[in-house]
Amino acid sequence: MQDVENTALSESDLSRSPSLHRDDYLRYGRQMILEGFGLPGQAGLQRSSVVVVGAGGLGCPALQYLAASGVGRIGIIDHDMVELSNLQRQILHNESTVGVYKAISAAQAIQKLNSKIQVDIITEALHSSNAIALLYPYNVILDCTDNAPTRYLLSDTAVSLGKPLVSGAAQKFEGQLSVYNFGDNGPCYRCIFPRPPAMETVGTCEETGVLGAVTGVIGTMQALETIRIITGLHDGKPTLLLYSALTVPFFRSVKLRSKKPSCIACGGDGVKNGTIEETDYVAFCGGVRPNWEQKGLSSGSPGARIRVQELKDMFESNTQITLIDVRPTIEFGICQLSGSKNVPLPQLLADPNSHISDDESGQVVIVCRLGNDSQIAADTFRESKPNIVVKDVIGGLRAWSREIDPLFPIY
Ligand SMILES: Nc1ncnc2c1ncn2[C@@H]1O[C@H](COP(=O)(O)OP(=O)(O)OP(=O)(O)O)[C@@H](O)[C@H]1O
Ligand SMILES: [Zn+2]
Repeated sequence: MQDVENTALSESDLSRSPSLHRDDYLRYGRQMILEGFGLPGQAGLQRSSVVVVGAGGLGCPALQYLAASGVGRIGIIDHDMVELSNLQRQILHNESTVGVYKAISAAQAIQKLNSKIQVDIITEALHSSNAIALLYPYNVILDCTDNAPTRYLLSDTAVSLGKPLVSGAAQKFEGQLSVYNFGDNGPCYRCIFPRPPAMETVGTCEETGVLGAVTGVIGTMQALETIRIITGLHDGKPTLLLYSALTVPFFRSVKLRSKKPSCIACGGDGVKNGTIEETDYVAFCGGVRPNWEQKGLSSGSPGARIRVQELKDMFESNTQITLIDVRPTIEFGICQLSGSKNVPLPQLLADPNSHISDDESGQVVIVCRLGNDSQIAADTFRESKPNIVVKDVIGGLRAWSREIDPLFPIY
């Protein structure tokens, strides 16, 4: 990665005499003729640098519009690789880049769209010890990630570096958008959300689902806010935009208050680089480990959990089991293991006793999609029926499909 001066865009940057190539007038002419944009706007974009953290559902559309609009330098940070289940919304990736780092796949796509711009590829996860160094070279930071620890880390780093943070989120049919640490006394993410959300109220797209076009709407708006900031078209009024694809009017916006003097990040003396490095953002967020920290970890009490191979062995040896699938009914209808019965988790938690009898002669095995809800269900059963052997399946049906039956149609 190239090391450049830390430059927040200033008035003089925008008014410096522009040096566009002849072709650029043709290429960007449709936006250059806009009132308030003009040649200075285009030259400002060309001189600016932007970093997109997360090249997933939000990052892809954001990157696409930033590259097309002529932002001179774009950094892409993502440690993850493209999977088939990403293609429904992560529109810069394609079938031939499954298995490739998302940062590389996205960079290839945007360089095809605009070969004139500089693209920096960073295939490592952003964490507290590298955030300052990785984000330092850029004028604007885009949060296109999907987990609370990274959101707080990005906000603190943006405050520490004095850069605007364009933050997006999308889940199910809904999305949110806000610009933090910008404008006259604009708040940071911590000013608005001083405490992380309760663990049980958050989930990734993998857990809750998301309509691809919803991430398209929010990611595109993140690009738009970034372009407004760079070109001086942003009024700097702190706002939280709420989008719901199923409710008219689709957009609502809430005026945000200014920076909080008591905020531990942007109030008082503010956050220090050293503080960021020492902070355990995952612990602060109640241990909601992002996917990249979960990989390879095993959880649950020893012996209480079984691997998919053990479940297969049970099937083959005709061991007597009661197999309970705790996914929502709509998901059970998509696919299920033969012989399993569906008891959605909320129903089970509401009344665990009515779903297994006291004289259950065999073992009870709980399964879900990824192996998280099944742990909760198994613990609940153990409490209510301590005499019955209850196990749950590590990695759930996803692991069954990956390790035992590749034809099992997991989503
Ligand atoms: N700390 C981080 N550093 C770099 N990239 C991150 C970090 N946290 C999250 N991301 C990336 O942000 C992106 C979020 O996008 P999105 O939720 O659409 O993708 P996903 O995690 O692949 O989806 P799914 O939840 O369906 O598996 C992911 O590509 C993820 O790797
Ligand atoms: Zn703050």
